[in-house]
Amino acid sequence: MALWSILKVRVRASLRNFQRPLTTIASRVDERVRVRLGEVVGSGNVSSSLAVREQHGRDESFHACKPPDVVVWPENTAQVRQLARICYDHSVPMVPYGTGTGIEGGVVAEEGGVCFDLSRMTDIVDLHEEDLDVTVQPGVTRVALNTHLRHTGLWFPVDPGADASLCGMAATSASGTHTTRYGSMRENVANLEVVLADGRLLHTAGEGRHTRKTSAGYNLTNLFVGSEGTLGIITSATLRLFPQPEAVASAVCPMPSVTAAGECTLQLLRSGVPLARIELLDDVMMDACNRYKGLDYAVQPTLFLEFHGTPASVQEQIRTAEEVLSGYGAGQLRWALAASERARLWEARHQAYYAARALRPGSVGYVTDVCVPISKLPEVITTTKEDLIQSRLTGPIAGHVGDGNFHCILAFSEHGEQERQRITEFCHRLVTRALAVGGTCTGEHGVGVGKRGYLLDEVGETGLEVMRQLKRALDPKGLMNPGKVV
Ligand SMILES: Cc1cc2c(cc1C)N(C[C@H](O)[C@H](O)[C@H](O)COP(=O)(O)OP(=O)(O)OC[C@H]1O[C@@H](n3cnc4c(N)ncnc43)[C@H](O)[C@@H]1O)c1[nH]c(=O)[nH]c(=O)c1N2
Ligand SMILES: CC(C)C(=O)C(=O)O
Ligand SMILES: [Mn+2]
Repeated sequence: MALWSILKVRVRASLRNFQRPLTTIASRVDERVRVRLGEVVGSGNVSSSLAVREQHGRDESFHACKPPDVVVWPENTAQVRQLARICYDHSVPMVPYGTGTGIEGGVVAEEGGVCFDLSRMTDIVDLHEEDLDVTVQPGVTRVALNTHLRHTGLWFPVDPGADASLCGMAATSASGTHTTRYGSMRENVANLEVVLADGRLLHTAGEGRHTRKTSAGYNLTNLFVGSEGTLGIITSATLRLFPQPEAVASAVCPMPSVTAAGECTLQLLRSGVPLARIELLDDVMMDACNRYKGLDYAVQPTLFLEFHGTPASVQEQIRTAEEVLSGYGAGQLRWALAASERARLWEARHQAYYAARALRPGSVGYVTDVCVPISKLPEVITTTKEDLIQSRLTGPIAGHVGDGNFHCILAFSEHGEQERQRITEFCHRLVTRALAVGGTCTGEHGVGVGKRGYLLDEVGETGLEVMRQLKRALDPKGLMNPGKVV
């Protein structure tokens, strides 16, 4: 059987395995429900216009748009609770929406229903500077929070390329270029306020609690981190903050090959240098970024590095890093020390997705997201690069290599069926390769609709069944973002 057919059979089988919860979902939001929703939020905060629904039925990925029946913009938690209760009573699906920058089709309304656009809940509720934490509503984005914090000497380091909502980032368990040093959303969320499917309000670590650690019972916070809107609607998140580093130095370092870059990364991590950032862009991605941003970096596999600390400790980190880099054939480091230069450098890295797509104007992007144990990174990234060449695919690579996580960004035309098939087969081989060495199909983008077929292989039958039991316990009618994750 051709790989394509095997894939289709596997995905179908995995979907069949999903046991529908107790009640059948209502396929449409009828007029009665629409009126009740409008009574809660007011007529300016509800829309059934096709343009608005289409805008909310897709994210930044290639996954096909499926619009919700209605979009609502609640302005506070009490409204979210009332809206959820109406949906629950009428068995209508609910899809939470942050900023729509997701990459795995998480906001696609698979079964229609009501999209909860949370962008009008923009309060930074509680800033505890002395405790290094803050509580934000779901419309607050990472850039908005850091702008607010600028004069406090604190910052929040998790930085996906997009200016995503912080609660959306919690919902997808997002990470970014600082994760090697500061952790991902998993490590940096201390508490969540969640509206459950039936309108009940849950504080995952207890109301008003914001400790650095807790042993009090099951870790409900981390159950909701990465739940992708399938267990409830996050209406606030309490996040850990960090002191802004006194000294910062960034550098761009050309490497002879992706293999050398991967091996060098491992050695840098083992050397104990507390790298704040270490990212790899391969030659194709460097070329794409140069073109997209008008830059003139060498078209070679390149490590982007950053060091944080006191001026003296940064100097020491740089000395050790330079010794390690020279052992792997690194070229001349190009330093960015001024804040504006550093911002330009990291902006280019954060825009890699759009730079890759710009190689083929009018294309859509298929992004892979495997993450492997760091010792396996050089081998997996090398084999993947060879596979891309053999498959005649252009798939620039951008990797959060300090975490063993990398992306191939495959820009393709929505009309090229054969190319799409080659891409699907390539992605399948890549995930299989990652799983075989103890890795995961998704390091940070989530399962959404794109990775559902791999969850069984990754977590096993018991793992998947326990996830489904949890889902049924919290969402017995199967109304929360149906068709995603499990
Ligand atoms: C250019 C670029 C670059 C990157 C990325 C995107 C783009 C366009 N991303 C992906 C994306 O930014 C990331 O997944 C965000 O966490 C998504 O946040 P949104 O607010 O946009 O969620 P969005 O609205 O897209 O929703 C995503 C999922 O979360 C759910 N959700 C959203 N808000 C919720 C809430 N309040 N309560 C419950 N569920 C909610 C949705 O239902 C959906 O399932 C990424 N990611 C990453 O981890 N690392 C990276 O490096 C990058 N880089
Ligand atoms: C490819 C995008 C989505 C990303 O995650 C990144 O640039 O790290
Ligand atoms: Mn990424």
